[in-house]
Amino acid sequence: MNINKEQIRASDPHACVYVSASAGTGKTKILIDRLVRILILGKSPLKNILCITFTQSAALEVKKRLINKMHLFFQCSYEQLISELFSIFGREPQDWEIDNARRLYTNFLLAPNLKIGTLHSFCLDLLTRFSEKNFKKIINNAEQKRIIICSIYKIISHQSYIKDEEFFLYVKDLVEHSDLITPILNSSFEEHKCELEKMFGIKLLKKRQLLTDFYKNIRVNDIIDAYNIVAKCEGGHISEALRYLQNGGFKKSFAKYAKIFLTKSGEPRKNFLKSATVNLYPDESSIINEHKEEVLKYFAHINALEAGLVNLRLSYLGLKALKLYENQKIAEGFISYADILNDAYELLTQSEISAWVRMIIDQEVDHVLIDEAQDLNTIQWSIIKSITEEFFSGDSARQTERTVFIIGDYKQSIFGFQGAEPEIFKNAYFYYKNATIHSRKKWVEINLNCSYRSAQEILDFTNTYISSGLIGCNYEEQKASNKDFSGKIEEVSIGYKKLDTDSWLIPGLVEYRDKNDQIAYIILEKVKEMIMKDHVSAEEIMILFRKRSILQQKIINLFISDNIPIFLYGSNKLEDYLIIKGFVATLKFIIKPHDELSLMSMLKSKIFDLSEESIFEIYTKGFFNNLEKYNKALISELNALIKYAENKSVYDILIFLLLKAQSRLDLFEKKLLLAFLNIARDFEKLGRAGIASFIRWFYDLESIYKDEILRESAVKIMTIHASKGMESDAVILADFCDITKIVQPKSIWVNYYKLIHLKNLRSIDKINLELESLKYTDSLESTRLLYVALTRARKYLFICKNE
Ligand SMILES: Nc1ncnc2c1ncn2[C@@H]1O[C@H](COP(=O)(O)OP(=O)(O)OP(=O)(O)O)[C@@H](O)[C@H]1O
Repeated sequence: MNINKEQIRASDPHACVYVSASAGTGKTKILIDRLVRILILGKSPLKNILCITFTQSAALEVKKRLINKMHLFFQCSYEQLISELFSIFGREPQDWEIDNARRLYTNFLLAPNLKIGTLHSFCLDLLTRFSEKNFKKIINNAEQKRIIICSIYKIISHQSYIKDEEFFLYVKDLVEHSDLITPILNSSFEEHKCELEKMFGIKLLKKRQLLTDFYKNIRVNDIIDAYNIVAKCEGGHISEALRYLQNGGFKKSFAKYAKIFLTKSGEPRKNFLKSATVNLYPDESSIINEHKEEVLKYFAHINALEAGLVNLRLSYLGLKALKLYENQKIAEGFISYADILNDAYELLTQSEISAWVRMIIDQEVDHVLIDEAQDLNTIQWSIIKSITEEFFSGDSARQTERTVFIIGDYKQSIFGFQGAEPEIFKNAYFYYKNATIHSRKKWVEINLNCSYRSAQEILDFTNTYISSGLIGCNYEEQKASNKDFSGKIEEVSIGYKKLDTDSWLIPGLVEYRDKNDQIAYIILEKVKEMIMKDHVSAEEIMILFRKRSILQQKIINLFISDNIPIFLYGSNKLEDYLIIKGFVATLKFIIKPHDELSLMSMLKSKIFDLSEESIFEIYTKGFFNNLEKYNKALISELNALIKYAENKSVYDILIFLLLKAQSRLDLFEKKLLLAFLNIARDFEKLGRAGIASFIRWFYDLESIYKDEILRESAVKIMTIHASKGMESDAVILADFCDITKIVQPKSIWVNYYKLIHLKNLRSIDKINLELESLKYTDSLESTRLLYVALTRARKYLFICKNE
C-alpha cells in the first residue's frame, strides 16, 4: 500500500470529515482505516460506531474487511503490526496504540456488536425497539400485488378498468410514491379538478362543449368554395378535407379531420398549400390557412382536454385505491421499505416520545460514518441529521468526542429513481460543514482524484467521454496512481443486419438473426480470447448492462451452452424471471380461473405462447366473459388443464406444464425451471400440499437462483447499478450503444400527480417544460452511469457500440 497523506487525513478520528472521492481512489480503504483508528483511540466502544452503507452487500464487505484487519493485528508479528499501523497513521505508532490494536480482536469477540448496515436496517431496529405500531413483516412484491388488486376491485365495480394492466401499474406506482402524495391523499374530486386545471392551464369541460364553440364559428361554405378553387392545383389532402366538410364528417370525427393538416409524425404540415397555389389564389389560400390554424388550435385544446379528463379520473380512482391499500396493508401487519424510513423519521422527530428516543440514541452513537453518501435521498438525510443533531449542540450531556464522516462522489450518483440527486448531497454537505464549524469542531474537507484501480489509458478514455456539462457536477480529469500496468481499450461497432427468420444459412458461416445475437457472439468470442490468449482469469471479467434485457438473456444462454462459467449478480430471485412468472400464473389460474391477470400472463407465457396481438384480439372480443364462443380449442385445453390438476400434487402439475412448454424453452429457462421443481419437491417433502399454500411458501422463500455452474471462478454478469463498488481486470460494456439514448417516459410526476397519456399531454406547454427538464436530468444520470461502468476496469475495456 502506498502512503497517501490525504487518505490519512480522511481517517483522522478527531475531525468531522467530508471526502469527495472519485472512483478507485480508495473509499472503502479509508472507511476501514477510520473505523480502526476510532477503535484504537479507545474512547468509543465498537457498539457506539454507526457505519451506514448503501447496500447490504457493501455492509457485509465492510464487516468482513474490518474483522480481517482486527484479526491480522491480533496474530501478525510485531514488525508487521508496526508497518500496518504506520500505513494507517502515516507515522510511527505509539506504544499504547500498538497495545490497543492488538486487543481489538479479543474485544470484538467479547462483544461482537457491529453497527454496520443500511439505514433501513438501523431504522427497522429503531421501530422494533420504540414504535407502538404493530407490524409483523416487510411486504414483498406478491403481497403488495395482491393487496393492490383487492383495493382496485373494491372501488371499481365496473371491471373494465381492471382488465387493463396499466391501471394496476398506475396504482402500483402510486403505492411506491405514497410518501410523496400524502398532501393530496384526502382531496375531493373537485379539488383534484381545480389542481389539474391549474396545471394544464385549461378548463376541464366536456369535449362536446368545446367543439360546439368551434362549429359555431366556422364558415363552412366559404371554406368549401376556397377548397374547390385550389383543388385544381393541389394534392389528395385537399379533396379529402373537402369530403369531410361536405358530408359533415368533420363534426363526427374531428380528430381525423384535424389529422389532414398534420404530418405523419404529428407535426403541423408546414406547406399545406403549394407556393404556386398561394400565388395564383391568394385570397382562397389565406382563408384555408386561417382555417387550418383554427383547426389545429382546437385540436391541441381537445388533446389537452382528453388528457386532462383521463388523468383526473385516474388520479381520483388511483388515490382512492391507494388509501384502501394503505389501510389493508396495516391491517395485515405489513410494512414497506418506504414506511420503515417514514415511520422512523416520525418516531425521531414528531412523535410524543421523540425527545426520549433521541436521547437514548444519543447515548448509543458517538461516530457516524456514511458511505456512498451521494445515493441518499432527502428522507434518509433527515433521519441521519436527527441522529447526529446532538453532536453539534454544544451543551450535549456527553463529553466524548463525536464525529461525522461523509464519503461520496457526485459523479457516481445513479439512484435518481430512488430520489437521490447531486443537489441533495450538496445540501447535506453544507449542513454538516456549517454545523461543525459553528460548534467549533474540526472540519476537514478532502478531494481525492487519483485512481489506484485503473490504468492511465482507461482513465484517458473515460476523460474523453465525461465532462462537467455532461454529468451535472464538477469533473476533473482523473489520473492513475499506479503506473505499473497499461490499459487496453477496444470498441466494436455493431452493424445491424436483419435477416428473415427462416432464411437459409450457409453451413459453417456465422450469421446472426439479429443485433442481439451478433453482440452475444462477439462477447463470447472476446471472453474466450481474454481467457485463452490474454490469460485473464474468468472471475476477473465483468460484463455490464445498463439494464436487464433480451441481450443479457442471450449472452447467458450462449455462455451456458458453451460451458463458460458465469455468475449473475444482483436481484436474481427465481420469482422475478419471466418463465417462472408464467408458471406461477398458471398455478394461480388453476385455483382461480376468473383471475384475469393470471390468465393473461399464463397465455403469454411459453406454456401457451400466444402472441400479444392474439391475446389482445380475444380480449377485446370479450373473450374473458364469453370464452366458449371464440376459441374452442383453447377452451378445451384450459378445461383439460383444470381437470388434470384435480387431485394432483404441485410437483406433478409443474412437470405437466414443463412438458407442454418444453419445445419452446431455452437452456437457461430449463435450468430455472429445474430449480423451481426442486422447490416444489422440497415443499412436498415437508408434508405440505395445496397450490395456494405452495405459492405463498415460494414467495416467502424469496429464493435466490443458484446454479451448480455458478462457481467462484466465473465471469460476472450484472447491471451497472449492481457493479457499484466492485472492480475487475476486464470490463465489457454490452449495451453501450444505448447508453446515452434517453427512453421517452410513458408517464411523469408533476406536483404530486402521476400523469399519463403523454402523447396528448405534449400539447400543453407546462408539461413540455417538465419533460424537457426530465430529459436533461435523465441524460446527466445516464452519463454518470457510464462513468461508473468505465471506472470498474483495471486494464481492459471492451465496448460494443452501435454503428
Ligand atoms: N493507498 C493505496 N495504495 C495502494 N492501493 C490502494 C490505496 N488505496 C486504495 N487502493 C486500492 O485501490 C483500489 C480501489 O480502492 P477502493 O475499492 O477502496 O476504491 P473506491 O474509491 O471505493 O472505488 P469506487 O468508488 O469505484 O467504488 C483497491 O484495489 C484498493 O486496494
